[in-house]
Amino acid sequence: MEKLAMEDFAFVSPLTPRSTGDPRVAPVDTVALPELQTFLECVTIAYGVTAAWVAFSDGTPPCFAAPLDTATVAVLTSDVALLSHACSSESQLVVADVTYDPRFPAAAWATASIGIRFFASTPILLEHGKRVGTLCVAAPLPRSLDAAETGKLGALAATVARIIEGARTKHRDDAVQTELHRTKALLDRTGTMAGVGGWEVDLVANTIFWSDETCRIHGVPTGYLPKMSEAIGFYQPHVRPVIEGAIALATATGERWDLTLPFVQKNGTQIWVRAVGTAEFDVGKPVRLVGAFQDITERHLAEVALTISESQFRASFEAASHGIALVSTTGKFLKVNQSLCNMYGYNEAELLDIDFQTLTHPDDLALDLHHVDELLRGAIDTYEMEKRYFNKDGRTIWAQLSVSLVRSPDGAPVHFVSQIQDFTEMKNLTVRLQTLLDTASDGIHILDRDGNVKQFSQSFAVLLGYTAEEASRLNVRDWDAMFEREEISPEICRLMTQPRAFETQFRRKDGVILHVEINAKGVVLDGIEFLYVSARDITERKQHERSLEQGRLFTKDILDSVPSEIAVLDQRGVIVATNEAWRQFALGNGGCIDSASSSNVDVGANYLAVLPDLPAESTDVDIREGIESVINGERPSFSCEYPCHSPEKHRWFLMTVTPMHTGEHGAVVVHSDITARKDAETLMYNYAFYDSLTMLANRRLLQERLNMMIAGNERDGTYGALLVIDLDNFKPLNDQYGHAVGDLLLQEVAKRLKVSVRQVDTVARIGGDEFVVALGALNGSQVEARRAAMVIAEKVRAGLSEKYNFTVHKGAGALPISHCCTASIGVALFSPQGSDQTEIFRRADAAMYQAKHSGRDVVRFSAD
Ligand SMILES: Nc1nc2c(ncn2[C@@H]2O[C@H](COP(=O)(O)OP(=O)(O)OP(=O)(O)O)[C@@H](O)[C@H]2O)c(=O)[nH]1
Repeated sequence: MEKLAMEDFAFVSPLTPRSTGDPRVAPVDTVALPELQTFLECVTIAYGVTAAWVAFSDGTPPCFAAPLDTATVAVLTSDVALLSHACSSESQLVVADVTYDPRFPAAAWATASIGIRFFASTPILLEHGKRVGTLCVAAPLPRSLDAAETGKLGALAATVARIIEGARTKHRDDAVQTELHRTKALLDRTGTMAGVGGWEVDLVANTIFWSDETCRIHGVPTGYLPKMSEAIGFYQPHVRPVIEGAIALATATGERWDLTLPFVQKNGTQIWVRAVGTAEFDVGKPVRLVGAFQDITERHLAEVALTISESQFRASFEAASHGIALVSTTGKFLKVNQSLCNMYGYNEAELLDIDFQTLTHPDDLALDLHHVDELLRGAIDTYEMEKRYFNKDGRTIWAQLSVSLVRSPDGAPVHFVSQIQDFTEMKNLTVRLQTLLDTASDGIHILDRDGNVKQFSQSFAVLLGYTAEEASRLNVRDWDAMFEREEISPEICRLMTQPRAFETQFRRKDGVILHVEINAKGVVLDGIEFLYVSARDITERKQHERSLEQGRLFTKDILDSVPSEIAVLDQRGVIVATNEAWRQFALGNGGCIDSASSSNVDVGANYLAVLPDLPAESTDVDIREGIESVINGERPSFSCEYPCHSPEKHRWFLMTVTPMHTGEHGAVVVHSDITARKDAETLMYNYAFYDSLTMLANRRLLQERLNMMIAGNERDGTYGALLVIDLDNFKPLNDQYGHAVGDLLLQEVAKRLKVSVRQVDTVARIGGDEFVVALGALNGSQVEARRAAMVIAEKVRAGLSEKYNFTVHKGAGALPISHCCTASIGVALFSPQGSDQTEIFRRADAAMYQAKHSGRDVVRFSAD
């Protein structure tokens, strides 16, 4: 028979051990079981016994639950053998008189003060056959039990069993409830702290229980009791089939569900929840659903983000066009992508077997390790450097290395993440570009949008006076001496889209300002805009230009101060420059150059085209031909004098043309006003060849003309004649009115002579009142010539004999004078056979004297 363990009797708690003086027994009261106590009291009355009690457990030590006083208990427990027998017996035990029962020879009860002689016991069995204890009765007198009484004793034991069972059940229920409450409170606290709620669905009662946290997650007050349909309604319509399917599966098969689902709280907020649940079965029938509920919105979103980020990292790691490696803190490759394998020429397994130091160019290793050390010490968070590696073939690879360090949460270095960009090709190109740049004499430099120098020629650094290392760190603001700092960025942007050449100023490192000619244009490299700038130092040229300009201004000042008109012609004869005098001359030519207005002798006009035809009197030289011959270098210079008379002024000019020796062919035309000189020359000429009083030819001119006439006669075979004319009775006029009046008469004589002869004839005054008329080419016949000469001589004589009338102004008055003055005229022919002037004069003089002697006022022909 299976016995209950001591802990099964916890329902009688509190167990109150009663001191018996015998350590072998531990009787307890049944105070905690009033129903049992009452029932046992009823048994003592009904059976007429002194005591009725229940011995619980297996009796080691025996445990009593009975309304017994301490003395009785002490007696009962003093005979352990009987009780042990009773408690171990599986059937009823009836001892009519213990005093005489051979099984209990040493029974102490009977002799005890209270005296127990009768004893009976029967096992107390629970429903399922487990023995819970033994029902015992005892009386002080011997007695027997009949069959009916014995059977009743079993029924009493069954009743006691039910009482005990009830007490046990109640006690267990109470304990379960207490534990449930305690557990629930603990769960609620834990759930709230952990953010996990619990729930339970009683499928039989169709009720739902939600923990506090579950209520909170749903957004309803704690203690809220939802209906089934309401609970499902918290899920969005498209999600409901999922949870409903999970429940259906769980209730059908017992399969647990664990789902992450979108969820809508009471206030409409959308969250993500983790719903875990399972079904409980009773005799194969689902009776309950229990589970947990958790708001995992943050974690879910983080997981989603992490998933995306991890997938992105994996994708970018593998698909990256540049090399990526995870490198241990000692330099060993831990993970490498395909691009890195391609770059180094090793396969993944080979790379994972070596470290980066092995592949690093020895010249770059120290710097790299220095950075690594800084990273590990935490002095820097990341570093970048340009470095060289060797690939498997031993070829040098130029790469841009970028390294960061991954640390564990406690800060310990875990591994490096290295990104390696192969720019060997670009480096080679750069080297070639640099070589090209360095051969450029101009300062070539390439700027980024911020004006930082990205590439430059050696000449650029030299131009600015910086070392190459210094130049590589320059910004355009460091050397520009033209723009305001804030103007530079907009200017760079403009130049990137609108290439331009312009002059600006640079400041050298030593502060010296350079004049620079810039040629700038935008270039796009790898999708990034740069500004390509070519800078040419034009400081010297500028200084030269300034000198030239000063020289030009100086020359201009000089030329403008020169009174001569100066113009510069180009190869075609176009006027390219003039001085101030020329411009004034052009403005005020006043009809001198009739066909040339001021505009067409100004700069831009072709001087050869607008050059006027000069008067025939001035020169027989072809001026255009003269100028062209100088321009063409056919003659060293050309000059001519020409009159340029305006209505107001009689003017003469000297044109001098000299070649231009600079640049292309050309000429400098200088006009000088030579009127004064010309006038002086005329005066001198007149003095030399003319009679100043009458402006008739003097003797010298007469002789020249006469020579020409004689030559002409010889050439033509004609005769000429010379008339010598001496006034008669002139002296009295002088004597009476003075020489001035005499002069008037002489001038009047000159006029009368001039009108008496042809233009080709010459009238001369060769003495005080002595005149000569030379008549050329009279006739080929001597006779005819003689007659013609005589006619003319007569005409002259008659003209001169006319009365001379003058008005002489003297003081305020005017004196009319009338004077009669005739002329004696001697005529001599000169033949085409050759004549001697002296001879001609001699003969004409002789004839004139004959006229004088003949009484004057007559004409006498030379007899020779
Ligand atoms: N007014 C003036 N008188 C002059 C000039 N030259 C000479 N005579 C004068 O001319 C005069 C010439 O003298 P004559 O020929 O003897 O005078 P005449 O009265 O004509 O005498 P006959 O010839 O004999 O008739 C002199 O009295 C000179 O002084 C001159 O330029 N002007």
